[in-house]
Amino acid sequence: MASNSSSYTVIIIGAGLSGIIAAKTLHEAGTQDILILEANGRIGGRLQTTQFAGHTIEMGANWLVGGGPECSHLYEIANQLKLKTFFSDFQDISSNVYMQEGGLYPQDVADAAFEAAEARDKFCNKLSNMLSSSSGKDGSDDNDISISDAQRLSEHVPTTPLEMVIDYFYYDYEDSQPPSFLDFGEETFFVADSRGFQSIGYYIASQFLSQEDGVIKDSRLKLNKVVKEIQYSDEGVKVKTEDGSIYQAKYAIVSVSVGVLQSDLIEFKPDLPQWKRLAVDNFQMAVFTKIFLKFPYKFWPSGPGTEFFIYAHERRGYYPIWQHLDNQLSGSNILFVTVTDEESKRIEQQKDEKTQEEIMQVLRKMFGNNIPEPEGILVPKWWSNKFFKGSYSNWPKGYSEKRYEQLREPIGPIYFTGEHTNARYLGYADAAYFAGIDTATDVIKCLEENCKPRSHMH
Ligand SMILES: Cc1cc2nc3c(=O)[nH]c(=O)nc-3n(C[C@H](O)[C@H](O)[C@H](O)COP(=O)(O)OP(=O)(O)OC[C@H]3O[C@@H](n4cnc5c(N)ncnc54)[C@H](O)[C@@H]3O)c2cc1C
Repeated sequence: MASNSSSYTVIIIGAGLSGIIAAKTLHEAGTQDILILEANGRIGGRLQTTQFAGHTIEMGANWLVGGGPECSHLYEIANQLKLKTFFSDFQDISSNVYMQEGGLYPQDVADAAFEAAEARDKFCNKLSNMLSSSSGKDGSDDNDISISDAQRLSEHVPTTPLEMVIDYFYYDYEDSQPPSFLDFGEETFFVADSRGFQSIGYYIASQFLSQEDGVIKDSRLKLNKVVKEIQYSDEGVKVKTEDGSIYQAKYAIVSVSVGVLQSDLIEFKPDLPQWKRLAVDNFQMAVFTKIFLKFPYKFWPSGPGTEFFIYAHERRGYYPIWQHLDNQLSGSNILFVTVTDEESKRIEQQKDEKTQEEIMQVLRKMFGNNIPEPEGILVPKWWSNKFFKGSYSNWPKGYSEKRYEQLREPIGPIYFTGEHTNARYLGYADAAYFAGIDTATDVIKCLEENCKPRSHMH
């Protein structure tokens, strides 16, 4: 490919955590001739801090994982930056489970339901471990089993509103974590700091991109550049953006979410091979939505053991998990409720006023008819946003190890990174962090060995 002024060694598409850390890794290894193209007007991607009702809140990633034998790098950075974090204590949650028509479940009833859920969870994990250890190494997926299948085998399928919401709390909300995650610990720390979770991304970026008055100003980072086409051959890549610019490089690192890869936002020329398309299309993008509400005054229980509360409804996942921010943002009178997947999608498609109405009906059931109307509502729309198409990836049932390798596999000069490419911490910001380093390391190795871009056909 002919070289011109817009020719680089590596173009990184996306300036989320994985793209930023990939660029930093390349820079520090001596490959400084790089270009980062980011569709949004800011870096950080799914680390997104915003102002709501005069307070700083997180639309995206909120929790850091810690307390284990190893310290996560992100947690370490947060400590270095002295970001304010708050231990999320779910210990007393069984005291705060509300019935569909109002009133709390008696403590012994809720405790018994939590104990049954714990036993079910143990059974399902045991079954899943047994099946995976007996599965062949050929990538066959015959022995994979979903949580709900395992529950059917355990003959304890959650059916009552109470059982369903606790089940939801275990799986949909907490997200079943792979056991390997335990090296960072099982404790979660909620970031509530005026600089926000996204300051971790800015901190990493500021270590290699130049700044003016604390603002990143480096010609190698271009914001508001929506990549629409990537042409590739053994010679390199030609990247086109929606504003008509064309950039060339030896390699591209694509860090967009698997949800974006599933959409037609970026056209690959030639088309990605069929095996790659299958690997991308069959992976899953989950949706996790925190809906924030600001009230003129507080009407929910406050004090130790009240931070998290649960609403049980016959419709599984209907405004189920609640958190007040009295500890983090004292006096803010902000509550948020978490919904996921199908409910998130439904809510994203309706007007926020309608969502507010539904939420107020739920809150009136829990706290009575005399509660005030909210002064503000914020409904993040991760699924409809064409630059994200969801919140984080999930390994679907039946998706084999072999297919996962194909998801990460480079195509010629195009390398793929992002949280979805790191199985160990899949979905978490930690996954994006390690994925960025790993992918850049692969590219560096290739540059050093002057290797021909790979273009396997599987
Ligand atoms: C609501 C929510 C809650 C979460 N909670 C947690 C949590 O508590 N703890 C945790 O560890 N993780 C959490 N996560 C996950 C975590 O935020 C992600 O795993 C991580 O930030 C992903 O980083 P990434 O670099 O892989 O992708 P991204 O952040 O998506 O970066 C990709 C970048 O590519 C850009 N882009 C997309 N299309 C184009 C294009 N065509 N051209 C140019 N640029 C493009 C995007 O704008 C984006 O900036 C949460 C995520 C969400 C959304």
